[in-house]
Amino acid sequence: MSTIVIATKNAGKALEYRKMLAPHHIEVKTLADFADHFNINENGKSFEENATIKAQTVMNQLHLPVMADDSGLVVDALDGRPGIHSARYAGDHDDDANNRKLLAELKNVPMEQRTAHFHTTIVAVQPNGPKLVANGRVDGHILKAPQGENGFGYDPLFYVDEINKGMAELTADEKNAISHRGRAMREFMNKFPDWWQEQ
Ligand SMILES: O=c1nc[nH]c2c1ncn2[C@H]1C[C@H](O)[C@@H](COP(=O)(O)OP(=O)(O)OP(=O)(O)O)O1
Ligand SMILES: [Mg+2]
Repeated sequence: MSTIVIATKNAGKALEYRKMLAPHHIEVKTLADFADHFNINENGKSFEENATIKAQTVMNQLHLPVMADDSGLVVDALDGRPGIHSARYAGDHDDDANNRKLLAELKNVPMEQRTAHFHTTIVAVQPNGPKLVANGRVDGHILKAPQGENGFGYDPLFYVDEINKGMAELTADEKNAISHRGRAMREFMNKFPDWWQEQ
C-alpha cells in the first residue's frame, strides 16, 4: 500500500482527504502523525506556489512523498479577495472572525453581485520524481447570513449554485462530490498512478 503524507495542519481538510483516499488503498499521514516541527512559510503569490512550498518543505524534512493543498475563497465583488489570504483574512485561522469580516465587506452588495468560488490547488512531490499539480473549483454565492452546521472555514456563508444548497448543509460525502477539493482530488487521482511510477 502506498503511503502519502498530507502537509496540512487543518483538521477539516485532513478529514476530507482521508475519506476520499480510503477507497484507493492509499495510507494517509498528516503532520500530526510526526513529532517533527514543520516551519512552513506560506509566502507564495499563488495557490500553486503556496501548495508547492508546503509540500516541498515537508518532503525535504521527511524524505517521503508529500501532497499539500492550498485553497481559498475568491469573491468577485472584492476583486478576488480573500483568495490566497483566506486563512488570515481577519484573524489568523479564526473562522468566525473571517466570516464576520466577509459579511461586513459585502454588507450593501445585492445577491446577484455576491458571486464567488472556492479554489483548491493540490501539489504532490516526491524525493526523486516530478511534481504533480491538480486544480478544482466550485461556483456559488456568498449568503447574507450563515446557513448550516457542517464543514469548516467559510462553508456556512457559501451557497453552491449547482445544487441550490449551502455548503455547510452538505454531508461530508455530498461536499466531496461537488467541492473544489473533491474536484482537485479526482484530477489528482487520475494523474496519481503515472506519477507514483516515476519515483
Ligand atoms: O472547503 C472549504 N470550506 C470552507 N473554507 C475553506 C475550504 N477550503 C479552504 N477554506 C478556507 C479555510 C482557510 O481560511 C483557507 C485555506 O487556507 P490554507 O492555507 O489552504 O489552509 P490552512 O492554513 O487552513 O491549512 P494548511 O495550510 O496547513 O493546509 O480557505
Ligand atoms: Mg495555510
